[in-house]
Amino acid sequence: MKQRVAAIVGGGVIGGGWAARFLLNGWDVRVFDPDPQAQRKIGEVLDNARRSLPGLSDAPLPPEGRLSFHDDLAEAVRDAIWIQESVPERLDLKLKVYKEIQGACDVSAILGSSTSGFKPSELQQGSARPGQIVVTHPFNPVYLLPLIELVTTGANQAGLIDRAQDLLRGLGLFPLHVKKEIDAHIADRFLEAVWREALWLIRDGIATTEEVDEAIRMGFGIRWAQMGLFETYRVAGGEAGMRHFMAQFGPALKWPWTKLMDVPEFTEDLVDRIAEQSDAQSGKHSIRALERIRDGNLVGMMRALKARDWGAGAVLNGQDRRLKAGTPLAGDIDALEDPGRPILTLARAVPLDWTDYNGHMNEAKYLEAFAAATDRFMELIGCDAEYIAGGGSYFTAETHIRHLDEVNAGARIEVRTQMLLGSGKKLHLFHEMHAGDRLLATGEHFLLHVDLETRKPCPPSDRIEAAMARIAQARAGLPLPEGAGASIRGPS
Ligand SMILES: NC(=O)C1=CN([C@@H]2O[C@H](COP(=O)(O)OP(=O)(O)OC[C@H]3O[C@@H](n4cnc5c(N)ncnc54)[C@H](O)[C@@H]3O)[C@@H](O)[C@H]2O)C=CC1
Ligand SMILES: C[N+](C)(C)CC(=O)CC(=O)[O-]
Repeated sequence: MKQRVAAIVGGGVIGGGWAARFLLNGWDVRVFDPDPQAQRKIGEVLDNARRSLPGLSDAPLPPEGRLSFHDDLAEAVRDAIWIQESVPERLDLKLKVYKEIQGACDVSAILGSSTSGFKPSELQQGSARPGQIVVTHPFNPVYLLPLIELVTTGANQAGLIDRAQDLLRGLGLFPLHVKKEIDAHIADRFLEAVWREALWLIRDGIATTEEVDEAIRMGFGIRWAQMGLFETYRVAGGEAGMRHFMAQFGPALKWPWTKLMDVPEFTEDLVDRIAEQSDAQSGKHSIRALERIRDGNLVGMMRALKARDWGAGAVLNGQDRRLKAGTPLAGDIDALEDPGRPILTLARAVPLDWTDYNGHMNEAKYLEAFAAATDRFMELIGCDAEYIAGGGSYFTAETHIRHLDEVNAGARIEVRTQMLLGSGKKLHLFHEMHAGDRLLATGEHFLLHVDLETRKPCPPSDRIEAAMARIAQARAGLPLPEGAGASIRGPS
């Protein structure tokens, strides 16, 4: 496939996040931003993205693309198939920039705007090719959060909208197609409502910035991350559901509890109060450090949702399936070139939540990685989800791990597996974990095939037996790998 090129026009907070999202998904990225600090700032955002995004996947991301900075806008956008505009939120500036972009870019390129509030029809006005311009509104940090509000108008053809959605999905994003344009799209209307309310609470001396944040993150913030608003309230209606919930809490909307219609005046006193409270609350951390704290928390929460295949986690699982398709990490034993050679059973980056107080991958996570490699090996020989649902599986009876070298968050690791014995109910595996050419660990595991009903060992299916025999035959005569059969030396 031809190398994909994205142009980032405006490389601040959001443009930097887009640059990281494209680069880490294998695209070449060309940046145009007149700010002399843009290169440094994007470099710092990229460092944070590299330690957090790759580990969100249980499959390896493609090799990173090339990043270049350009003084000339036309040069940056010329070969790009996607141009993402993230200049400051001023309509006159955005319209001027589109004119320059469209004078130089390919007519088939997609021109997405990160605008938080402008409607696409406002961005398309006066353009010779309005159909090329769409709103693709992201959420900070763009390299971790999947939602993109894709807002279109009648000027955008169905083919372009489909292509935009496909390309966004390929970047691991979740395009939400907003078909009827409105100021601030969907999500920013909620954010603004909460923001207004919070400003009043502070202006009226009811809460501090810290108390507002606690009220969100200790309760409904966690709830919203996994079910949104309506599903959450449906559950809150109890057995009587949504109708009961609306009957009970509907009247309160008219009292009203909120001051949503007004905005407090940004007096010097209010701005000072918020800035001082915010300094007292979070000033001990630099912005980059806060970003790292935020990223670690987001990765942990999103990986928890992944394990439950729910919400943003289901989006990540879909991306993993796309990344694994056609690689040795998918398919059965027939897809292997040589079943006698160590078989690739795991390839991924070390997730942030696998690291510990020593700053490297925690010992328990070596077992987690080897367990995933064992699961993949089982799948390869035919012990897949369908087989397990039918009542047969493997239980691990013994494990021996050697920790030989350390590895940090974001680093790519691979596990290759050799079957030392696979016959009847017995399965003896030897895993080697590498980061590049460094051997990090070995894991030796003895498993027994079991009947899930009786919970007792029993022979596997003929298909599994045949797959194991094929691997055993291909390995016949090969020496045992170094370290196999080792045990901990007794006290000297
Ligand atoms: N900050 C946020 O939380 C979010 C912002 N957005 C939207 O993203 C856009 C950018 O916002 P931020 O990244 O926050 O702003 P920012 O101020 O961090 O970055 C804007 C960048 O644009 C550059 N720039 C200015 N004029 C330019 C020009 N003519 N050509 C190229 N680059 C130029 C600036 O040097 C700066 O680096 C806005 O439309 C905003 O509404 C969207 C989602 C979230
Ligand atoms: C504050 N904001 C309107 C710029 C926020 C957004 O547009 C989305 C986000 O990341 O919160």
